[in-house]
Amino acid sequence: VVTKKNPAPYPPGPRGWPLIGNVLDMPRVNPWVAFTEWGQQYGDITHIEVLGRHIIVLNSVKIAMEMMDRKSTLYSDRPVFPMVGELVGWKDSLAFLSHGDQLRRQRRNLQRVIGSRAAVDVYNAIEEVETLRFLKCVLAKPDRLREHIRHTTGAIILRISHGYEVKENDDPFVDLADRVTTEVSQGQLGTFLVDILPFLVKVPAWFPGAGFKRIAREWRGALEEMVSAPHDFVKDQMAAGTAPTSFTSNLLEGSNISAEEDHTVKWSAFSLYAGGSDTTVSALYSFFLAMTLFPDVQKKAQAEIDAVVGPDRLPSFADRDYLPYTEALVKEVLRWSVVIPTGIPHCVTKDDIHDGYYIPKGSLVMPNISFMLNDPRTYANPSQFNPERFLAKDGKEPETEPRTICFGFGRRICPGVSDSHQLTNNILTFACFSCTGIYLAEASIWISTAMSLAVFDISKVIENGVEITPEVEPLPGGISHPKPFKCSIKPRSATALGLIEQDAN
Ligand code: HEM
Repeated sequence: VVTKKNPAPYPPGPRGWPLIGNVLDMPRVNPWVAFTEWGQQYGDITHIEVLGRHIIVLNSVKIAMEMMDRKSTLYSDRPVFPMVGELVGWKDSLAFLSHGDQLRRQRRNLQRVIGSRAAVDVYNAIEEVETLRFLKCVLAKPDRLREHIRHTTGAIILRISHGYEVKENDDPFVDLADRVTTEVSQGQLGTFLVDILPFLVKVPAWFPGAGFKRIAREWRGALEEMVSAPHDFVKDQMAAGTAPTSFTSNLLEGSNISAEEDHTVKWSAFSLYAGGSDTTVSALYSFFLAMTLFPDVQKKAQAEIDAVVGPDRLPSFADRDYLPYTEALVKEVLRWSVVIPTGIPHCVTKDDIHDGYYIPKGSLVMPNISFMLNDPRTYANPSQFNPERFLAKDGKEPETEPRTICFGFGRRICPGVSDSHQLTNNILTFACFSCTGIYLAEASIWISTAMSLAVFDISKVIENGVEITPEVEPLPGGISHPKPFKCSIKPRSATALGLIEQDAN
């Protein structure tokens, strides 16, 4: 038998067993913990093999950029996701698409809507109005913070994607989207055995152990509804001549839209929603957690906002360039509480040799973003919450911009950011982040941060005379959320109360 000899060694990693390889090493929950340990033990590029599939884990930003940004033509495909992609049906949404025409068309659609400052500026007014509504909801029911964050995030994206105005409470689309995005996050690659043993896809649903098929069927129903219902809503409104301008109505305008084009628009709009909602919710909830835990940081940001904005109005996007500490605070939230700890796996389209290691075609590449944002080589005292690290001071340069890391790499970088990241050296691109554009992914985080701090004091709750300190513990899932916590949120003053109670329109 002629065996093809590997042109170079695989990267190091935990030693597998005969026949089954590293099946038992593949972490099923919180994979970043094991990935970080591998990094410490074996180095920045590690390798495991699970039933013939090679998995490469990266624990260094530099290597992730050299591999996934610089060689993006090789490193930008997506693997097959047996559970959520195939069985549930996410394979048509942008984040799961393989190379091809659909991928190009959907990314182009998103780029048109959210990829430039001009495009995003159009949506700033929506974000400001919805965030004021958020302040009112928090004032009325502070103990339901998490729901308000979900509701507001949903309201902003649904207006952009489908021109849909959400209902004040229990909106059906927000609730559905919440369910669908939570489910996909719970189904991250590796959680279900079928991802590790893909032949199980063929097992009949009645077969013992095939419970994942029932779960997949339920999830699929909710997904189909979430993809189609808002799309049909826009089409009905367009037919009646009442559709407000939105991503979907813009793209559907004009006669004779082919069925294929209709499909692309429907799934691009869904991808916008699916990509932007749960992620933003996670970041905003983390912001409130950080403010509960770090009152000194909160006071500093409030002092800055008070000095620049004054007491008579709420901050707006126009103030952003004049609030460097608040900007640094948003960066620190994105670094400290990692939204997508191990990114979304990329798939390699051609054999490669990187840093002397063999990376075979078809390998999955997983950036351990969680470690990269906590790497002591990049960030001083990474466990400390310290926005000042992002401010130049006494001749010290700011530390690495976390947005060069937390939004992923190469051609699959989060389109909520900017495609220019992949075209140039991304350090340079991001140095201009705040001057060249405000992008959707963090515009709503910024405005919520600035407006909330302007009017609220966020602190620990006192129960029966005891101050409750929330635990910092992420819930499991591809998109990581802080474990639900209690905090006290009160208006800072009578003037602040007046600002919250002003008319939202
Ligand atoms: C704090 C907010 C966000 C974070 C941390 C985040 C992070 C990420 C990451 C790490 C990826 C994977 C990139 C890769 O494969 O290398 C990604 C992909 C994606 N994101 Fe975001 N994202 C955020 C907000 C958004 C928003 C607001 C939108 C939509 C407007 C969005 C839409 C998407 C989509 C559609 C993809 C898949 C792209 C593709 O596969 O080509 N995200 N995001």
